[in-house]
Amino acid sequence: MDKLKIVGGLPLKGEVKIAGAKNAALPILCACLLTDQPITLRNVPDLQDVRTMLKLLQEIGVEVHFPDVSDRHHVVLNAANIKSSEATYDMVKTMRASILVLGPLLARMHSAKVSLPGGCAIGARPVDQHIKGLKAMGATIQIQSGYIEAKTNSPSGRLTGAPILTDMITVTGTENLLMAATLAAGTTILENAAREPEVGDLAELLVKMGAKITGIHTDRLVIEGVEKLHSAEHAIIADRIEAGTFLCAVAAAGGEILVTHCRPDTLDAVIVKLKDVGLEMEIGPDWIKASMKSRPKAVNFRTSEYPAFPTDMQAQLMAVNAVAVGSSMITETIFENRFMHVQELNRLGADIAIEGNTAIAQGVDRLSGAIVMATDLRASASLVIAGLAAQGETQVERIYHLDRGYDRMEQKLTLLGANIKRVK
Ligand SMILES: CC(=O)N[C@H]1[C@@H](OP(=O)(O)OP(=O)(O)OC[C@H]2O[C@@H](n3ccc(=O)[nH]c3=O)[C@H](O)[C@@H]2O)O[C@H](CO)[C@@H](O)[C@@H]1O
Ligand SMILES: C=C(OP(=O)(O)O)C(=O)O
Repeated sequence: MDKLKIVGGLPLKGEVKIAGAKNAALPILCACLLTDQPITLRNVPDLQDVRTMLKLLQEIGVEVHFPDVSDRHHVVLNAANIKSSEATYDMVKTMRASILVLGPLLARMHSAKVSLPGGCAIGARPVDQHIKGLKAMGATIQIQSGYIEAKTNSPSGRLTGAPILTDMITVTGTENLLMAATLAAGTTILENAAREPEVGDLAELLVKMGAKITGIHTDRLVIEGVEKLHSAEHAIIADRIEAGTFLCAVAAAGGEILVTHCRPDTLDAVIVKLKDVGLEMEIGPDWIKASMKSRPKAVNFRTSEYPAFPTDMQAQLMAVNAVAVGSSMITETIFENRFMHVQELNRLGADIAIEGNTAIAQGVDRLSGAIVMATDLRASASLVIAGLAAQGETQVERIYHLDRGYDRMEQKLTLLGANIKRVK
C-alpha cells in the first residue's frame, strides 16, 4: 500500500492548477447513460473515483474513448449499446457514488439493479431518499439480497413526473432524481434540492443534452421530461474542495501561492473563514493569490449545506486550527462520524477533544512528525496539511483514500516546494 512521506516546516511557494471537481464529474459521467449519442467531457479529473466510475460504466456497456491518449482529462462516452443494468457490490463497495447509475439506468432502460451501498467511515449514509423519490415517479423498488432492484410500470416504460420533497437536503439524491426526471413523462418538481455547484454543473450538462430544467442553482428544480436526450459537450466545473485544500495548506504551512483554474465564487464560506484565519487573499475571476506570513488565528466554524461551510473542508480547516493561536469549536452537522482525523492529528501533537458533534481544538505552537493513518478522503488531506506544517517527518499511511479524490496532489505540492514523496 502506498504511503506519503512528508518533511514539514517548509513554506509553500508557486502556482497550482486546480482540476475538475470529483463530485461534479461522477454524476456527469453517469448522465451519459441517458442517451444513445456521444457525450464529450473536458476537465475530467484524473483520480481513482473517476477511474472506478469509468470501469463501472464500461461493465454496463458504455464505450469510453480518450481522443488523445496522453490526456486523461478529455473523455468521450457513448452509451449506444447498454448490455447490463447492474452495478455490482464489488464496484459499489469501493465507491458509494456508484449509486448515481440508478436514476439514469431506470429512466433509459426501465430497470436497474444496484448494490445497496453500506455505511462508510464518515457515517451510515442511507439512500432512502433516492428510493422514495424514484417510487414517487412510479418505480417499483425492492431490496433483495443487498441489491436495489428497480423497474418502471407504465405501458411506455417511462417513469412519471411527480412532485418530490426530500426529508433532508441530499446531493447525490438530488442528482439521481434529477437525471431520472429528464426522461420521465410529465413534470417533476424537486423541492428541498441540493444547491451545491456540482448539482448545478450536472443540470447545465443535462440542458445541453436537451433536458428541460428550470430553477438550476436553486432548491426547487422543475423538470419537464422529454422522450430523448442527445449528444453534448461539457467542461467539468473546477473542484472547490481541492482549491480549498491548497488554501488551507498555505494557511497552515505559510508561504505564498497562486491557485489557478478555480471558481472563487463557489468558495465564499471557505474564503470568509480563511480571511479570519489571517490568510491574505487577492481574488480574481478564476484565481486566488494567497499569502500567509504569520501563525494562523483559530476560527470557530460549523458545516452545513451549500452555500454554508462544506463538510468536505472540515478536516482540512481543522488541521489549520490545530496549529493556530487560540482555541476553536468545530461543529459537524452533515455526517455523524466525520472526526476520524482527530485522533491522528493528536498523534502529531495537536490538542483536540471531541464532544458529541463538536471538536474543540487548542492550537499548539508546533506539531511534530509521526506515522499516521488516513481513514477517509478528507481526513487524508488534513493529515497531509498537518504534515506540511509539522517539524520533522510525517508518514501518512493508507493514502488510497486520498487518491480517490485528488488529481496528483503530491506532484502539485512538490511544485509548490513541499518535501513530499510517495513510497510504494
Ligand atoms: C459524490 C458526492 O457528491 N459526494 C458528496 C455528497 O455525498 P452524498 O450525496 O452521499 O451526501 P448527502 O448529501 O446525500 O448526505 C447528506 C446527509 O443526508 C443523509 N441522507 C442522504 C440521502 C438519503 O437518502 N438519506 C439520508 O439520510 C446522509 O446520511 C447525510 O447525513 O454530498 C456530501 C455532503 O455535501 C459530500 O460530503 C460528499 O462529498
Ligand atoms: C465524502 C466524500 O466523497 P464520497 O461521497 O464520494 O464518499 C468527499 O468527497 O469528501
